[in-house]
Amino acid sequence: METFGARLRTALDTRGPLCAGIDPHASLLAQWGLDDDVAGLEQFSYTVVEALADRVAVLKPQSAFFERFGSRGIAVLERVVADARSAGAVVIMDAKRGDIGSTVAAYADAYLDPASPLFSDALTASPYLGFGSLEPLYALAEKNGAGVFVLGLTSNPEGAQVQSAVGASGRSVAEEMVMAAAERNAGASPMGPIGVVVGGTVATPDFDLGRLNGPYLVPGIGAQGATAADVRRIFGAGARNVVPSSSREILREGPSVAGLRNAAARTVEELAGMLD
Ligand SMILES: O=C(O)c1cc(=O)[nH]c(=O)n1[C@@H]1O[C@H](COP(=O)(O)O)[C@@H](O)[C@H]1O
Repeated sequence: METFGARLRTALDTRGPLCAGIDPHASLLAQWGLDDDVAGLEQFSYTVVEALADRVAVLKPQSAFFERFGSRGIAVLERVVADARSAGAVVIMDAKRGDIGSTVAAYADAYLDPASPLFSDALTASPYLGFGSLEPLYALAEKNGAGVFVLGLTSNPEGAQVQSAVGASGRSVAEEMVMAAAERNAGASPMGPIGVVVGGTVATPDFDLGRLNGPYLVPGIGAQGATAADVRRIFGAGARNVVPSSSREILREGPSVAGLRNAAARTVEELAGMLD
């Protein structure tokens, strides 16, 4: 079985360093001339998959925008995940799940068990009930060649209140998360399955990001103001295993398939130039 780390590495090497988010905001549906209903959601999401799934390394559907429409929205999400994966994209389900371990086991079944209709290559998760509370996600991801991205330093300004708090160890909460993930990834090649989210908008961390041996998901490129230069500022020029992510800035270029493709290609070019 190919590991998540191997699959992601190949996707980044062959398609370039970009994750495109699929965030069907009501305002974007309106901008695309679509109604804010399930038919609009379908049209929007399938167009993004058609435009990008065969060329962008990673697609990241934001579950909330599908949950908004109840079970019919989830049905659209299921098809988005399946179609994107069969076109060769690595799919990160952005649902930021987190709970006590016994409940997290059910989230693991929902997203990281190949028998589930929502099975994805990876899932975003919140470790703020404790890194260890997500253990069932790590275990099932490892078993099934999938991955987990835990929140480290999120792109929103409120995140620092929790994530930059310094504990008894003298380390910030975010550093503890990176260390805990690094421990799980130790020895894996080309990288382990436990990734960390570090927004492109954050102040340069004062701890070593280089020890993770896993992927970093870097949202905030474009609409939230982060640039390719920020990715370089935070991770350094030679950084590998960095997955910069942009949603609205690319999605605004729809509904034209060519517009979406051009926006993604432009973004990849900028990012690849900065990471070389
Ligand atoms: O996990 C994420 O992707 C994420 C983490 C984070 O720290 N900040 C963040 O904006 N995101 C997600 O990235 C998407 C926003 O992308 P933009 O539309 O490019 O700003 C949303 O789906 C957010 O939930």
